[in-house]
Amino acid sequence: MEVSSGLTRVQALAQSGLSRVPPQFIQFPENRPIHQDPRAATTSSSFVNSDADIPVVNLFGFDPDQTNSVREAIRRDCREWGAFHVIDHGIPVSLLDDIKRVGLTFFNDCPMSEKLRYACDPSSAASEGYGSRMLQSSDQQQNDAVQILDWRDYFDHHTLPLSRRNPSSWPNFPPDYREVITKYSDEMKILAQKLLGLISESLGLRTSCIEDAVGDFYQNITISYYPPCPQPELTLGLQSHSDMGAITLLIQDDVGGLQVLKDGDKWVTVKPLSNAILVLLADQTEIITNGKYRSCEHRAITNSNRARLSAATFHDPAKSVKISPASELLGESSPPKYRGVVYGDYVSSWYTKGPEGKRNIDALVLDS
Ligand SMILES: O=C(O)CCC(=O)C(=O)O
Ligand SMILES: [Fe+2]
Repeated sequence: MEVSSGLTRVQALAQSGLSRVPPQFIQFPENRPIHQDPRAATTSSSFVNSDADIPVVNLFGFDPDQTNSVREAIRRDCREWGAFHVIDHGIPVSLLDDIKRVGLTFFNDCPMSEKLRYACDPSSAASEGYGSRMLQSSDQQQNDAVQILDWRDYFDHHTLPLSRRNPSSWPNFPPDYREVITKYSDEMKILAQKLLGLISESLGLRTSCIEDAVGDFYQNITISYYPPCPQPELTLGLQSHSDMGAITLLIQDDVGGLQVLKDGDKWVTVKPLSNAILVLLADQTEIITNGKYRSCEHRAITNSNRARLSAATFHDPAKSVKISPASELLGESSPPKYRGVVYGDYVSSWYTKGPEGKRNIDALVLDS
């Protein structure tokens, strides 16, 4: 497959009118989504689909009079789900609409030749720009014979710290694209700080405990575009994983397709809730909280009718930061459950081995 060709993008592949997906996109049977009614489904996998609903936490605009009950709700949802919607979060609805609008305009209205001017560097992990997880060369095809590809294109923006933020490397179509991403980045940082504060307090920790452990945020915003797929029962938009960093804030359009894994065996679809923001706990928060809160495993499924768009904002430590369980949570009766890890090493292992659910964080668990 040629890197420079538009067909290295899933959107172009989908638009070429194919009725079956190329074999690289076909998931192993145990990883395929179950599209039937779960009560009627027979499946070779040990997972079932559940029609439970992800919890919703009203933040009451961070009104101090509501903090106790908000903290209590966050504590319960972090323990039971590692994920929850927040509403009355203080982010203007117009900004949530704007980021979806500029993302969709880029994917739908920019010619492929223009999009490819922003192509990310396929040889370096998490490079900024427009990409897809696609085969890059025949050599790699041989080495990665069993690599299965996501039915997704994306645009990854490096937004924080400011030294990494270079708006001229982002699209300028529509004309307010760069301004919207910049504003959204700043607002998401503030919300992530407030949420990590409440999450720390919900464990009886100092407000700044998790944020101090993470240090200055490395923030990336990834806009994902999932084209309609002719064989949704065989594919995934994004394979099952937990996010690597500390906390992810995600919004999606009204199509739906994000699923979170509950209790290790039930896939729960995150029904789109307008104007809500989904909070996903990521792996470093699991380590810092010594497993009191677990990161949320999630994936995206595809559908044959409508393209889907999401925007995920990741808040991660710098690569040089060492992450370990918070000392406040350790004692004679509560030993560390995770080995400390330099974040950059964690990221390298994630990209070398692949996420495969939560294998990377599981590798740090200490024997009890
Ligand atoms: O598209 C989605 O809803 C999920 C995106 C996601 O999980 C990711 O980019 O890490
Ligand atoms: Fe994710």
